[in-house]
Amino acid sequence: MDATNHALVGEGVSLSFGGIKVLKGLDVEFRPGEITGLIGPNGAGKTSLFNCLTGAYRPTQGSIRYAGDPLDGLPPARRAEKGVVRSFQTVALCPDLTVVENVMLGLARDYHAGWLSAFLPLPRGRRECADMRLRAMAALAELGLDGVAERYPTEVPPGTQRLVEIARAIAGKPSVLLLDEPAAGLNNAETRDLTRALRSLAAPNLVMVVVEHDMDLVMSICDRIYVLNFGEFVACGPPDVIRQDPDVQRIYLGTDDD
Ligand SMILES: Nc1ncnc2c1ncn2[C@@H]1O[C@H](COP(=O)(O)OP(=O)(O)OP(=O)(O)O)[C@@H](O)[C@H]1O
Repeated sequence: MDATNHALVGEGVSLSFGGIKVLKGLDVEFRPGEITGLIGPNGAGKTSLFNCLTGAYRPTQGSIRYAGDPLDGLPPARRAEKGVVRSFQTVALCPDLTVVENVMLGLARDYHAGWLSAFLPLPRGRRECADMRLRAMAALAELGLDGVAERYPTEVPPGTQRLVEIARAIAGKPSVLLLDEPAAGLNNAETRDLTRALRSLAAPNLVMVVVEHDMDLVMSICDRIYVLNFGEFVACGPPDVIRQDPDVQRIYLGTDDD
């Protein structure tokens, strides 16, 4: 795979709220086969950039492309059709559906009869339902969750719920997986499980982007890290380089008054 051709690329991405520039002409490249971290202090612009990538926000200026195709103006659902999917910072599982049914929701767009009719007693619906269930089970197995497939979300711990969300995001075999603070609210053991699970998902044809405050997680899974501060990148490189970067140290030691 040509990493340049299948990258998620932002060029000159700017975003303003009421005249205040929160992203200042960012050039960024997220490559397949890599896990790329997006870090920075509170208010740096991480979520804003993430939302521009998902389509939740429209950049004031600049362009976002995947595999050379512009994504500008496409809402999140259309981006998902192109294989650009995201996970959410707060767990958003449907409590009345089992774990496997929640993961099946992530596949609905691939089926012509639609998710609801897949549950109706019609031949086509039954076939689609069986196929969806197989694919959902495969995604759960990839994350070691097949044992909780028939449980309800409230019956499993928060760390498992977070992994179920990720299973829902990967069930449709995305090309780009955008993870918004996947470790938020998890304890140390759950974060360790998550770290292992994310590492195991890395694949040559998958672009993975992780916005995260947990530095241990970011440093241990990312191949490259972009560091944002006040809407601008102050550093980009592999974890070892980022750890030693004087600007990054200054920002994280809290002596940055600019
Ligand atoms: N919808 C909005 N309206 C106005 N200002 C916003 C909006 N969303 C974000 N901002 C501002 O944009 C700046 C960047 O915010 P953003 O949430 O992107 O930062 P962040 O790096 O994700 O921070 P955190 O780590 O605290 O989530 C902040 O000054 C924030 O107040």
